[in-house]
Amino acid sequence: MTHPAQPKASHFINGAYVEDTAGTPIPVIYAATGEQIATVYAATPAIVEQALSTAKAAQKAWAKMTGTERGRILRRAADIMRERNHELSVLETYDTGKPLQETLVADATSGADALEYFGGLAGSLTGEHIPMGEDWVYTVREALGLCVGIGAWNYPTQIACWKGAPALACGNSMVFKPSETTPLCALKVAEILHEAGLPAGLYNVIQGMGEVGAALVTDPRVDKVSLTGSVPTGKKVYAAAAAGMKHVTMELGGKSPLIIFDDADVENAVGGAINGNFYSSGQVCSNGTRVFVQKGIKEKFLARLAERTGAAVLGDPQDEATSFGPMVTENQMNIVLGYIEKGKEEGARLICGGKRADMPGFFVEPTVFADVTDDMTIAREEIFGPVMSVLDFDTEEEVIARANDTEFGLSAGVFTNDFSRAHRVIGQLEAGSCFINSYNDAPVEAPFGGVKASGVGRENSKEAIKHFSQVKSVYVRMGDVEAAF
Ligand SMILES: NC(=O)C1=CN([C@@H]2O[C@H](COP(=O)(O)OP(=O)(O)OC[C@H]3O[C@@H](n4cnc5c(N)ncnc54)[C@H](O)[C@@H]3O)[C@@H](O)[C@H]2O)C=CC1
Repeated sequence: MTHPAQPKASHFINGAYVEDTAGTPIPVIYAATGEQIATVYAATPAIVEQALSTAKAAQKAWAKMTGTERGRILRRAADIMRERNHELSVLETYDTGKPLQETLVADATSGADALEYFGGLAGSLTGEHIPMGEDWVYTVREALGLCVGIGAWNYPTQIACWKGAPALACGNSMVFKPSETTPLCALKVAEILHEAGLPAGLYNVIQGMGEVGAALVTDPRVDKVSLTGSVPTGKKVYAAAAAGMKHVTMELGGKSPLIIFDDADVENAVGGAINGNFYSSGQVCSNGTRVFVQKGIKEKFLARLAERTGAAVLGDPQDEATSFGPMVTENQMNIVLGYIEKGKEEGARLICGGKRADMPGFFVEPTVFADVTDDMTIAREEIFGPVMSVLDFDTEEEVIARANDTEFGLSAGVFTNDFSRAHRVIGQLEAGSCFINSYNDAPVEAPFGGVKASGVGRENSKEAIKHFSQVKSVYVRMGDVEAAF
């Protein structure tokens, strides 16, 4: 019997599902059981061509509609997503293995927030009037044209919407390629957008591995590329986009610091460290995986952290009582287990977890290492799994220097009850998305993105509008033209 997660076809192009079984088959494996639940096929060159040519053809008429008309369609899509939240959350759980307890509140709902927010902004995208004496300049905020979105596997619905919503609000079209690991959810986003009235061709979804992504990025018809992925992929995609002088947004990896001072509220600091390391089984780019704890509070912090981590409920992700799911794939599980072994070998002190869970599926226990030093592999490399490194520190000056000693710069957090210190420290941390007495909040109203190797550009908020549009300026002369001859 066909599994309910099996989509009607692999691709969604020009307002309809499209299949081409000549492409490489991509199995969809449910991470909680290891069973294959669906198959899609990578886009063939003919599918890539259909996706690009229909998106290119549809864009001009879309950009000519008023922002209010475009926004109405996006807001209708947001309403449909909210009505279908349960069904979409179940699918997100099949796609990623993340527990339903999380997907019910963080995926389709976050996607709907983006559609609603950018739908609301679409009618307000105006230019400026710049007086020049008798003359004047006016500016027009114009669409970029055809945009490509490429997604990672940890938030397939959210990424499809965080890229699609601002692109469409600004009058662009989009071809979106989800990660080959989680190909299911973006198809639903496309289906819902079209049900809400989006004209055909404006949001196409095609499947495939890196080669399909590369074919999209290098196509001369494409004006902008927005990637969520790892730093090595980001470097390749950024270089390919630069060769065609295309706009980019790069949302890449991190190894973010979370700094806990002696005067912090211990329960809140432990809560922040849990949210910043174990949500989505640690598969979150902004995670605060280097937890710097001031020496005075260290043992108290570790004791409560171990107790509360012991309360994680591992189990069937479709059961709402489960609070901790598996790694997305067997491969990702093995990568994470490899890092845990490195941590043990290099002398970190294991506080809890530290192995594969004794159950079916790709579960790794939530793991905490203490006495981690800056040079250890687990403190330097992005693990993308539930492995928290706790490092000790003495002074504010010391911890700021150590927190910044990384190629990454996505996020950073500070827990302290001294608010002048909180702002002083955050002001010196090299990171794009920061938190004071909190961790990992990502509302659509706030800009999200990194500095240094963690990325270029920002998603969400009014900032995203700047990255999906460009400004035309028009000088208007009222008098005669003076010329030298
Ligand atoms: N900053 C952010 O917003 C986020 C960043 N990430 C990062 O994503 C990574 C995990 O996701 P993965 O899917 O493993 O990343 P990945 O870098 O392996 O793949 C990302 C996407 O790029 C595509 N791709 C690969 N090579 C390509 C090429 N040459 N040209 C065009 N496209 C290509 C893949 O098919 C996939 O769709 C982590 O490093 C994580 O930190 C994940 C979520 C959010």
